[in-house]
Amino acid sequence: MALLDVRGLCARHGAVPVLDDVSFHIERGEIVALLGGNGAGKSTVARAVSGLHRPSSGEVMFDGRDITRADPRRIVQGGLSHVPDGRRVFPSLTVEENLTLGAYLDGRRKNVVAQRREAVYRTFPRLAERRAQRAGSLSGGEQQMLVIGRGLMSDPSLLVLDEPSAGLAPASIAALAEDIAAIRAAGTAVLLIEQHLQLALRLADRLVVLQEGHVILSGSTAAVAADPRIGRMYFGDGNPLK
Ligand SMILES: Nc1ncnc2c1ncn2[C@@H]1O[C@H](COP(=O)(O)OP(=O)(O)OP(=O)(O)O)[C@@H](O)[C@H]1O
Repeated sequence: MALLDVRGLCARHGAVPVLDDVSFHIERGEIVALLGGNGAGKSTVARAVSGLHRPSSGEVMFDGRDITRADPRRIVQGGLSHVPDGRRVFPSLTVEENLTLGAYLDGRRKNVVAQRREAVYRTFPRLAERRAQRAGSLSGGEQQMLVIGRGLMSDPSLLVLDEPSAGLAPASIAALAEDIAAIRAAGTAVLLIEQHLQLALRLADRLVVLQEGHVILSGSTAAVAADPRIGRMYFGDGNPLK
């Protein structure tokens, strides 16, 4: 049984159809990248699986349960954590306070929260060094680490990352790739929403490509990358792996 199984998802913003019959799945411990241009519907998929956007039809199954219309807090508690795009930290709070907020649903279990924080600090030693610093003073790459770390504070089995590389310098993107690989190595599956094709190719086991709300391609990273349609989408021509 897949960890996440999205079946025939349709969604609208008002009267405008945004997703049409979107289906894909993620196995435990897998990285699946969801690719597509601006406005293709990627963030709407992320919001629909995490309960923030109510689909007009279709189903979202997570860990064997139907979460299509579940309360977003229940979805987090069930093990699905969503790190939205925009890299929003609480700038006047410290790194540690920002992390603690990621476990607000477990707020009374102080020991559990402290253990999870230490686990995040092991994954992101830079955050440990800056734990008492105000989040607003961090670099863009560090703020990205912080929002991902905050997403890990609910101890998810699936982390949904919406455009984590957006606006980062190449060195920060390289560090981000290592961080995401480490998160997967620790057993957490990742739905990686990206416009950065090379990052997706490097990390993902499988790719799903959205265009105007439709899945136009999906399969193993090697198979999708070799499809001429993706070469045309990103490079005008050719195979991005060559
Ligand atoms: N709150 C909203 N109200 C109305 N339309 C919206 C809303 N949010 C998104 N849309 C529209 O829905 C479509 C899909 O948007 P979505 O943000 O899911 O795409 P995306 O692939 O994540 O794009 P981007 O990479 O630009 O964030 C777009 O045409 C967008 O303009």
